[in-house]
Amino acid sequence: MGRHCQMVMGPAGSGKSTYCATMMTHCQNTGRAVHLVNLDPAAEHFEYPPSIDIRELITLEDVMEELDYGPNGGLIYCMEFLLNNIDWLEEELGDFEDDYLIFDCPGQIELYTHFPIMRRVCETLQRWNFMVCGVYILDSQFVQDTAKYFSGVMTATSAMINLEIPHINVMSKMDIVLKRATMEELEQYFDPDPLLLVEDANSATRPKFYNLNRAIARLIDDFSVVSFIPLDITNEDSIDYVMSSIDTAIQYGEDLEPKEPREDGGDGDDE
Ligand SMILES: Nc1nc2c(ncn2[C@@H]2O[C@H](COP(=O)(O)OP(=O)(O)OP(=O)(O)O)[C@@H](O)[C@H]2O)c(=O)[nH]1
Ligand SMILES: [Mg+2]
Repeated sequence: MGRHCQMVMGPAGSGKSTYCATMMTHCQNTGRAVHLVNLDPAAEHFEYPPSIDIRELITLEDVMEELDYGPNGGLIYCMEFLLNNIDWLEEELGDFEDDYLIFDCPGQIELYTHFPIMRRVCETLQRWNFMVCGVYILDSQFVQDTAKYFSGVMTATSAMINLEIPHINVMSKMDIVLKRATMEELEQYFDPDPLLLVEDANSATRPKFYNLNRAIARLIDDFSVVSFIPLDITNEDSIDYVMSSIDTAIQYGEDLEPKEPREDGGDGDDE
């Protein structure tokens, strides 16, 4: 059967690791064999111990200490080191041939938008027959400030265009914003109509930025590829909805049915 994974990306603190832990619990509760892969060389704490961990290959701390790099340059060094030693990942992944994998990634968005690093990781996974779904996490607290929200939409778009893989955007931490706003009020941010939202942006900026706000809104509107699925981790239906959207994006489950034992005793795999 095909191999499937989620590549969980997004800005620092947007909720990637919390999302991964939530999905791990969900998979375990629904009987899906799942493993966490940590690709963050600076990670410190995990709710679920990762089955594969880049820190066994390289850690940011060592790079900063031994090569005298700062945290951002050090992270790029670590990720390039991973690419140059990609056999390590291939070998580690070999232990989980048929399992569902969730990759927790670092929060430096330049990895997805400026550098080809994550793109090359994804291409390599695809070469190894993985169906990869990009999951871009944006903090729902961004909706309180339209300018911030626009920048979040543009980074999500940029990641999506750069990676060229099936992709969904998730708006995290809905439990927090739902204390202050209703789902109906927030809906305009899930499937954004930037030309409407520009009014909000104008009211928060000085007149000299109006033209810029409008130009950015038009750009987002022209691409019109970004929508967000809200995720409230306290609501099982919400978690389930995100999971099924990802399953649809990478056709997970469609190849599960033929997995019945064959008469010749084979397991249905070609290899
Ligand atoms: N209430 C609430 N808090 C959340 C949620 N998701 C994340 N948080 C909190 O937000 C903070 C950051 O969450 P993380 O999951 O560590 O975010 P991250 O994107 O992995 O962060 P980095 O790895 O540092 O980039 C933590 O304090 C979490 O407890 C959520 O859905 N609801
Ligand atoms: Mg994290």
